[in-house]
Amino acid sequence: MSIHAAEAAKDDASYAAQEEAHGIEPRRVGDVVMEMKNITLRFGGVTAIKDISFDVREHEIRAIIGPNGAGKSSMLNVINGFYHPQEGEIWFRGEKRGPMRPHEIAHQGIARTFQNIALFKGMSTLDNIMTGRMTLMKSNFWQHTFWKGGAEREEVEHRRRVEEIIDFLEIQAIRKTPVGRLPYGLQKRVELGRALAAEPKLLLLDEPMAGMNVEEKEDMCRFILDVNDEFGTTICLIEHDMGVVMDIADRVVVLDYGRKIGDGTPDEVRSNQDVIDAYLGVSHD
Ligand SMILES: Nc1ncnc2c1ncn2[C@@H]1O[C@H](COP(=O)(O)OP(=O)(O)OP(=O)(O)O)[C@@H](O)[C@H]1O
Repeated sequence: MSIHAAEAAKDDASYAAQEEAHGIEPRRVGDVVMEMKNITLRFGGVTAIKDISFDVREHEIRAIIGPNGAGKSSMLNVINGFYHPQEGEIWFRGEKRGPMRPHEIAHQGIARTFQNIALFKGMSTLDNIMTGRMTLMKSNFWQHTFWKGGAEREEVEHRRRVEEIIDFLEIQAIRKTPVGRLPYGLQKRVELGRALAAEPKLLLLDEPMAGMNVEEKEDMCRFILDVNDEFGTTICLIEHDMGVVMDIADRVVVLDYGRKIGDGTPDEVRSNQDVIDAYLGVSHD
């Protein structure tokens, strides 16, 4: 058995043990779907990410945490192709990824939400979520003109999937409302809907609870867990709210000053002295 396979088997055993201890059904966490290997990202003289490696396994909820400026957003931006690291390799679904632009990465099945909501404020909830289907649309302007029947059938199917998402996220009442008029928490939910509309294999969530009140956070947690559970979507999220992260993540990677200082289950990370120091602001020599 290779070292990698042995470590994976060990992880499997620890997942199973934790679940058994809590009397819950085993989760379907599977093989490695994404692997970041020795990633280094610099902006001029600033090293935002320094030689970081971690993996994401199928069906898991993987969190990236760390104090301000730790490199979390930079890492998410590397995963979805906004930033290109100077060093390191990214492997997705068994293949090494070359330099790609965000839309190509979206076509590979990676969707994301943003820290500052990025919706079309004047458009309705339904139309915003529909934009998430763009990467899946086969017909273009010419096909709409000359292949009317097929294009219409495709459109009906897209609308059906969007309506399913609207039901799933319990936002039927606001389906026609321009999103700019919605409270913050609901806008975040619509953004999640738009990302889900792309039927991602890997869903990246950039601070999904930021700026939310307690009730909105509880709702968002429930939807993230349901997406993971019911759709089997693999999720990688950045979040400042430690309580939320520890509650919903299967594994957590901790960054500080662009370096990885912890990686493991919430319990392992919670008891890691480097992580405790980083969050208490212990100075670095
Ligand atoms: N586009 C950029 N140009 C120059 N420096 C950048 C850029 N983006 C990030 N940085 C720097 O890289 C480092 C990591 O920033 P990053 O935003 O990734 O951290 P973060 O953990 O997401 O922080 P926060 O929690 O405050 O959002 C910081 O020193 C930041 O100033």
